[in-house]
Amino acid sequence: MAAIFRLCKPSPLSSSATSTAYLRRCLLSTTTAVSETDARVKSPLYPHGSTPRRADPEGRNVQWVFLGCPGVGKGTYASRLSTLLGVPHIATGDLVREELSSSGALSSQLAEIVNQGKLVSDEIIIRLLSKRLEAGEAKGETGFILDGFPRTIRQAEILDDVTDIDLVVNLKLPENVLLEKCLGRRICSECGKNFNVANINVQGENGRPGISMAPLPPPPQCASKLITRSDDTEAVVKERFRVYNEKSQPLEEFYRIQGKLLEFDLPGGIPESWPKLLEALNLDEHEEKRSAAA
Ligand SMILES: Nc1ncnc2c1ncn2[C@@H]1O[C@H](COP(=O)(O)OP(=O)(O)O)[C@@H](O)[C@H]1O
Repeated sequence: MAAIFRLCKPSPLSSSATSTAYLRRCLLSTTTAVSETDARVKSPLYPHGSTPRRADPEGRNVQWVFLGCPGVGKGTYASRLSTLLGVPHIATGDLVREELSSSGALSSQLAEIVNQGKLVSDEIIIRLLSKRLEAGEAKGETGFILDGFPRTIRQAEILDDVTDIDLVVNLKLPENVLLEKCLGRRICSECGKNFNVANINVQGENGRPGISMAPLPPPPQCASKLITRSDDTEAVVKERFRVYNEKSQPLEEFYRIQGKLLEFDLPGGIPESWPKLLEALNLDEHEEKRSAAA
């Protein structure tokens, strides 16, 4: 695990700026090149080098990616780690939902795609991500934890073309648990925090331990403002699993070959999983020091 820690370079107190504006320009220029150049679209292994890579500042903050099926808890753990490491948690699903709730021209186009459980086009998602990176740059953000991006090999290649990803955390849970979690998910329409009404108790199979997860109830101020995501219906969740297995699961092998993949089987809910995840990331001492200093 120490090797992973060295790989991740977590330096939350680093002040050196990661140029996300530069990353934004590279992302945009790469995606334009991909959509305009047929040969590159057809060949997933188009040559690197046509887009200038972002210079990697000394001691920059972490650049991590979270992979995992819908409902696995990418948002929960990415958000906790972002607080711990002092980097922004950027979830492309949140960017899509923000756009959906606006009256922008994209909104109705996106609603149709999302409510069918399909993926938004690479061009649109990169445009949204680039805008978010630029806004972060203006606020002085450095590093990132990406949640929900990349979701296709093409997105991963575009990202690899423009910057270095240090670590990819692949969160895993059995599919029957994931379904219960998605159907139990509730969101506060005011603060945007996620809660869950499901009380999960799944027996272990084939020698694997069972999984129990207590509900995650909202605090009183959110209780009357809970909404369910329009894509968290059983039919749409199952379609999202199918799309994940087809388009996103190949990313595991993509990053495994690069030696960046950390597989993590969640043992249960947050109380059991969080300390174990910190241990797997070699960040347990980091959190102890931080808690002691608080
Ligand atoms: N990187 C991406 N590429 C394409 N579509 C995306 C991407 N990220 C999010 N989306 C769209 O936003 C929806 C919601 O994303 P997210 O909140 O990450 O959901 P999930 O719970 O399925 O992981 C997805 O079903 C998809 O339509």
